[in-house]
Amino acid sequence: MYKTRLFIDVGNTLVKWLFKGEYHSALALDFDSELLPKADRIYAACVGEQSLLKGLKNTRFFKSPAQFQQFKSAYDTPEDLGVDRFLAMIASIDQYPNQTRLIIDAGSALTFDLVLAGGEHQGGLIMPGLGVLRRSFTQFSSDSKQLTLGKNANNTKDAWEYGTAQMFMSVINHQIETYLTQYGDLQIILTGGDAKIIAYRLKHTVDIKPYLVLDGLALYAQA
Ligand SMILES: Nc1ncnc2c1ncn2[C@@H]1O[C@H](COP(=O)(O)OP(=O)(O)OP(=O)(O)O)[C@@H](O)[C@H]1O
Ligand SMILES: CC(C)(CO)[C@@H](O)C(=O)NCCC(=O)O
Ligand SMILES: [K+]
Repeated sequence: MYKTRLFIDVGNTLVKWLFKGEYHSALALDFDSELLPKADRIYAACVGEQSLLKGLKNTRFFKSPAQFQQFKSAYDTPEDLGVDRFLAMIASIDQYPNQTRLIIDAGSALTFDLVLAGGEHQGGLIMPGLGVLRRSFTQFSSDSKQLTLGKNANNTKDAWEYGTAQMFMSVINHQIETYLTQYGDLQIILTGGDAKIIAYRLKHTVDIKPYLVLDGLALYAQA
């Protein structure tokens, strides 16, 4: 008998799910498990608030393993690696075989992970995401999603907005350059809620995969 399967990615800002081939999302703040469809089996990847999924039955939670198929973790303590990062990496191995991949997740946090053609994770970086960065200085706190570059401001609001835009985009472009120098040709894959607004300000072409973590979850649950 065919069993329905529901895949859930709980981040710090958004809860995303995959059901019958369709992707959905809701703000973690507004999320209620009543929003989810009924399924025979539920698979969850949670780096956010686990209590959001309380009350769900038949739910399996995953953590990052040391190894999975080609993937080999770079972490000294593999289960400390965010499961969303692990799942994004195995999805990238599946979707971009035999190439060095750089995965940039621009979500609540900004993460970089490098995976060699053979599946060896080279480690990564965690930085504040755009929202965290813009809220990091209480007096100037801003929820703006504008990314204005190459301009100097003549008022405080714009100075913070342009400054944080410059900081955020500079570091992403800089990391890409650094990895290209170190590893040569790279497949760059961009995911996370801010992927789209970043992509066209990058100096390199990238593939945007908003649901890479859910794709990885579906793969991992199948194995
Ligand atoms: N509908 C939306 N509601 C809120 N934020 C959104 C929305 N769409 C895009 N975003 C942006 O996406 C970012 C969150 O990204 P993402 O969806 O990757 O979060 P997350 O998975 O919860 O984060 P993380 O995995 O880093 O905890 C926010 O900073 C916000 O700018
Ligand atoms: C870095 C985040 C917040 C990105 O979603 C998540 O992957 C996480 O909480 N990771 C645990 C720490 C680590 O990956 O080393
Ligand atoms: K994420």
